[in-house]
Amino acid sequence: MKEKESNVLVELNNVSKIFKKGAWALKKVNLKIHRNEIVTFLGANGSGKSVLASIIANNLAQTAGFIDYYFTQDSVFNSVGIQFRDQSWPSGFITKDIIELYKNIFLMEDEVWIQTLIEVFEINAFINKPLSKLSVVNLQMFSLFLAFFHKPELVVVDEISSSIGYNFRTRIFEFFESFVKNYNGTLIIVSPDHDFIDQYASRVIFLNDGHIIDDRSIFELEQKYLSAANYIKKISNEITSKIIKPKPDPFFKPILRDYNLQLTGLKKQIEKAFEKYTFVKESSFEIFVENILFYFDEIANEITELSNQSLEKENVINLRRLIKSNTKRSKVELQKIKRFIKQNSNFLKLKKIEKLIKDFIDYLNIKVKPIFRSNEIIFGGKKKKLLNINSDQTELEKMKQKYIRKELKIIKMERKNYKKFKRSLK
Ligand SMILES: Nc1ncnc2c1ncn2[C@@H]1O[C@H](COP(=O)(O)OP(=O)(O)OP(=O)(O)O)[C@@H](O)[C@H]1O
Repeated sequence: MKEKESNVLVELNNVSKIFKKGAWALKKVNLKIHRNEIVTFLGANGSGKSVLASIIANNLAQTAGFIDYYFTQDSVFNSVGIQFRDQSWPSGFITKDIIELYKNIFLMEDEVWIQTLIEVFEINAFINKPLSKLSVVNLQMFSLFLAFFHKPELVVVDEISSSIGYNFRTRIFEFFESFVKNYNGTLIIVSPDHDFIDQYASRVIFLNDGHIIDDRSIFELEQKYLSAANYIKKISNEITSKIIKPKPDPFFKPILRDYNLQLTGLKKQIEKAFEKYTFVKESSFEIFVENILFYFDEIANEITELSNQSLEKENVINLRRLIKSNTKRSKVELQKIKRFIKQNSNFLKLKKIEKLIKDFIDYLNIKVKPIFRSNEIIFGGKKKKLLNINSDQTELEKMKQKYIRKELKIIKMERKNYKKFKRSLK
């Protein structure tokens, strides 16, 4: 573990990106990139891959959260190379002029390295041509060439054209591999093709709607999914099935209902206090509270998501992990709140919020966590052993049916009450 930690090259903590038009492109991403990894970012269009890659490459500022770089030299500019997707050069620049310019900017004197890059990316084919006249593929090759030019420690590749020939591609991919193995490099590649993942990648990170929804080594990928193509298909199917099945499973409805009731209650009280004590606005206190609410919301989302999947052991284990880690994170934020109140006496008026949050954490620990304890679900006072994937689920189905019936009763009662209420208004 220690060994791995000391190998961290970039670390992201709670990194979010919100664009001006309100697009929340990245949602509190926590991620560690280790030295010598070949990391691939996967996900549908608009899932946040390029934004995450640009933020890691220090080419785009995050809206919130922190990034720590552990490069061997101080300058991030010198340590990162980025291949831009959009390539446009003003007219009048010849390829070789820009190479000369880069030599001066980075004081690059390693001619052998430059020659290697020229050969890998076939730069000689257009070295005397104006950049504004280059084809899309040639521009992309030049952009890759420039990304590696100054022998950075980390290279971020946003796109590799699928229209280049097999041999050329293989040469580039082998160069990537040698960059990692022989030059102590680290690579992040956005949406590479399946073959690349199978043959060269060491890790896959799958994004959906600004969240990292899966992060695994290529070894784990092969063990579970056999190939990248299969993995992408399965994960994408899981995402779509959740989208087209938005109704929560009745088994989880009471759990969800209770959780949301508690959370809404907490939020209302916080909102009221914040309205009363306007000095809270934009204080660290507000941020700590917002972070905690985010962790609580995340649990609500996960319970909702779980209720849209089958009740499988693996899904429940994930939820359990999330509850555990978010309770821990909330406690850390709560400690910060305590310290903050101690140091800022006017916030003593908000001591009540500290208590409310503490109570909610207790609720998580005492009521919510035990429902998903170990390999059994305890709900309504009954224990039920969780089933492994594909095993016989009839027992569980029966139990679910029982809850559906209960739920229907509640709905009927609610309807009755509503009708009564309407009549009383007449
Ligand atoms: N400059 C910008 N201004 C506003 N919204 C943006 C901007 N750049 C990205 N976004 C939004 O952020 C979200 C994530 O975009 P991003 O480009 O990271 O997606 P992606 O996963 O790389 O998709 P693709 O595979 O299509 O490139 C999208 O909703 C996108 O519309």
